[in-house]
Amino acid sequence: MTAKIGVVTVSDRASAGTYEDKGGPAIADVLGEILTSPWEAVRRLVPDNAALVSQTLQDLADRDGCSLIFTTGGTGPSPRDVTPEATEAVCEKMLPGFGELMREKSLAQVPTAILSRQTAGIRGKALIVNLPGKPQSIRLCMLAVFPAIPYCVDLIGGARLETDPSLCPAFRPPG
Ligand SMILES: Nc1ncnc2c1ncn2[C@@H]1O[C@H](COP(=O)(O)OP(=O)(O)OP(=O)(O)O)[C@@H](O)[C@H]1O
Ligand SMILES: Nc1nc2c(c(=O)[nH]1)N[C@H]1C(S)=C(S)[C@@H](COP(=O)(O)O)O[C@H]1N2
Repeated sequence: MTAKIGVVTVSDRASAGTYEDKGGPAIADVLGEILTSPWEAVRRLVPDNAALVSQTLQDLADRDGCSLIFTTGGTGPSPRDVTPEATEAVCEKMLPGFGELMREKSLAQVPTAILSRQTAGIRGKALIVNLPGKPQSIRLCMLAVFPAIPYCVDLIGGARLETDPSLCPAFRPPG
């Protein structure tokens, strides 16, 4: 079964065409590196508007059947940054460990990593994971948390994901 993976860029300026979106393509590139099982990206580009972000996540999970959704952008402290709130609004359960680990790895590179409120949560059979907006943060954050993602998606009844063990070994507890 081909896994559907939502890739959502949340950015006023990228969605207005002020600059080219580099975040969405960066997420797709890392998925291409990590995943060895069949997958297909469902791409969205939206402004920093909480209702629009929530609706986009809801559609990707409920209508498009995505097992996994990554967002990039809108996790900081600025007034327009609302991605974590928009994520929490549509999730049944939050998984704060994802944000904790990504911030820890990012802090080794940049002190402003503590400004990201990135989190993760479950909606139905979809795991939603927030990434910061800086395109250079994406690979580091995805590689940090990906080992736990296939098992999490198994537990919620999503698609089976297989990873390249030399780059990112998926951990599925024995038994
Ligand atoms: N999707 C993106 N594509 C390319 N560059 C980005 C993207 N998102 C952020 N950046 C870069 O990271 C910088 C800092 O990110 P910042 O959080 O201010 O962006 P943002 O949330 O997308 O802002 P805005 O919503 O106003 O466009 C931006 O000035 C831009 O250079
Ligand atoms: N790995 C990594 N994490 C990072 C950064 C970065 O450059 N690299 N930038 C930080 C900064 S400056 C901000 S403001 C927050 C939130 O960014 P966002 O609003 O674009 O999501 O992410 C932080 N996390």
